[in-house]
Amino acid sequence: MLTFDHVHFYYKKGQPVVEDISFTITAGEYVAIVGANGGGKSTIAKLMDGLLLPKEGSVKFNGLDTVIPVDLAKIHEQLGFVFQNPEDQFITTTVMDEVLFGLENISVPGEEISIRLHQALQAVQMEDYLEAMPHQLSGGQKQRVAIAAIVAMRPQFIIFDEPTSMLDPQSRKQVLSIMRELNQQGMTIVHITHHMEEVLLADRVMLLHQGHLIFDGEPYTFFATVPVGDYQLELPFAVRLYHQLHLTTPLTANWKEMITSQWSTNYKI
Ligand SMILES: Nc1ncnc2c1ncn2[C@@H]1O[C@H](COP(=O)(O)OP(=O)(O)OP(=O)(O)O)[C@@H](O)[C@H]1O
Repeated sequence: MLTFDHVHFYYKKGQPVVEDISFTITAGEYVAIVGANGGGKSTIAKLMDGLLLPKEGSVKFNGLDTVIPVDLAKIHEQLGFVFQNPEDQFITTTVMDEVLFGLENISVPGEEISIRLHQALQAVQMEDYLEAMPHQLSGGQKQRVAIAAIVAMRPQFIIFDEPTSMLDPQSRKQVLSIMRELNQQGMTIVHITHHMEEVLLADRVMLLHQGHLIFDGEPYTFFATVPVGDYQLELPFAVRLYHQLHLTTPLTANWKEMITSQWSTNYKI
């Protein structure tokens, strides 16, 4: 469980970036975080991971506080972070070493290392690239290796900061389906995204705007009640189509199922 309790943050005093934000994410949830540029999404992700520390309030993961160094080390055993640009994450010269690096860092025993290495690369369909140089892979392959390096460490919780923004549609589909699969296996997912279609994969959506949490709830309620244009966002294609067809069914859970299944079919997720 991850808890933000009245969190405030600024980079420069007098210029708040996160203002009095509180929420709890429970185990197994898939949470999308959306908002216009500069809304504070990446800052929130870094506060979750302890890369940034709150100026006021607290961020706790399973009761461990990010401001306490021993707690933070324990948090990092359970919480992983996948960056927008996988190159920011790479530190070795082969795909195999990239995955092994994290495993050795957390002292996984020798016999288990090899099992985890192969399982993680198999999960992202990159097991044929053990000796490849990460920097020479395609954008989608790089992102999948970055995910494998995190998944191998078996965290309970992974934050993905715009993981598909640099990918072509095919690679995007692959990465989204890996994320969904990880969630179905029980991993908690936080997914920061600019693609409003991707919100339909989530159980819950948070809208951040100018450092405030404007909405926190189910995607179908979000699309039915929030004037997303006011926040420089667009409705997903399936929802716009629904409105254009002048469908009269009330926006209920059935509506959620309808657009989710339509989207899933379109994108074969
Ligand atoms: N290292 C930094 N130093 C100073 N200001 C920063 C720093 N990082 C971000 N900011 C500012 O904090 C605010 C929130 O930025 P943040 O990157 O969290 O937003 P975001 O919602 O992730 O934006 P984007 O969608 O563009 O990635 C912005 O005004 C940004 O300019």
